[in-house]
Amino acid sequence: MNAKRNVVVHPDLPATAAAVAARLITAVLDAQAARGEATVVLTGGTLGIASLKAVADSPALAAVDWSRVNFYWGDERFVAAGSPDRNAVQAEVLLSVLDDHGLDRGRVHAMGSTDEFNTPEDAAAAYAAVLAAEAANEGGSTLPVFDVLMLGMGPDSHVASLFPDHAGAATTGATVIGVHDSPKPPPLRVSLTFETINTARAVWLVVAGADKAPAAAVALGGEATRERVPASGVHGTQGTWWLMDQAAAALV
Ligand SMILES: O=C(O)[C@H](O)[C@@H](O)[C@H](O)[C@H](O)COP(=O)(O)O
Repeated sequence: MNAKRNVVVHPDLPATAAAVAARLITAVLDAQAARGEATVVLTGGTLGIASLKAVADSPALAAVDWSRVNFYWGDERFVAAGSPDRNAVQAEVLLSVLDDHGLDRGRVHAMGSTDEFNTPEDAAAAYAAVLAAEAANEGGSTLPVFDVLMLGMGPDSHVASLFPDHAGAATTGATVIGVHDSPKPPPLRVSLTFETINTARAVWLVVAGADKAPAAAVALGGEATRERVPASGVHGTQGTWWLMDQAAAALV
């Protein structure tokens, strides 16, 4: 089940963002050619957002039919809808550009905010329902098929909002969870679970910076548990790609 793991190293963060963008555009084109539409799960984080900016700046942008792309998020900060802390707000660096390229906002599925929900658990339940409804449209049960699911990684090896030795990293039997006491601010979050992430066809870990090097080495070392080292526990059904800069890959 642990399909092929690939490590691709680029010189620095800007080069990695550009390469992720090129890869994402190609993956969307390939998915649309095969199935008519493409489904992408976005991440927050420095490189994740830089990669979206690189897509927005790419001359290949116009090659894609953006009206047939579905967007979801791997995690979200549970704050006000308009907060610049929101991954969905930061993703506007791309989404607002795609509006001029046919983006169907009905296919953009952001996680809920404090404007609409009282607790992260309420937002998680609502997002689980959105996922299930979209899955039903596709003829599935609880989850849509994710062609590409992107994740950043923290220096502590967290992915999405699954933190080492936190309840979320040990959760089973749920597709989306509320997270409290996140070690990375803000403290309240919503996250996909391992079970959900690991249904994706391709999981891409986008990782840059020397502060990530020790965690990347441990996660790729093959000995860690996912509860202790969350980045070690994510994989795509068709493959897992670590898309890194040299600084993050220094100890791999
Ligand atoms: O919302 C978030 O905080 C995230 O989605 C988180 O999982 C992030 O991707 C990593 O912490 C990497 O972030 P950096 O690239 O900024 O270190």
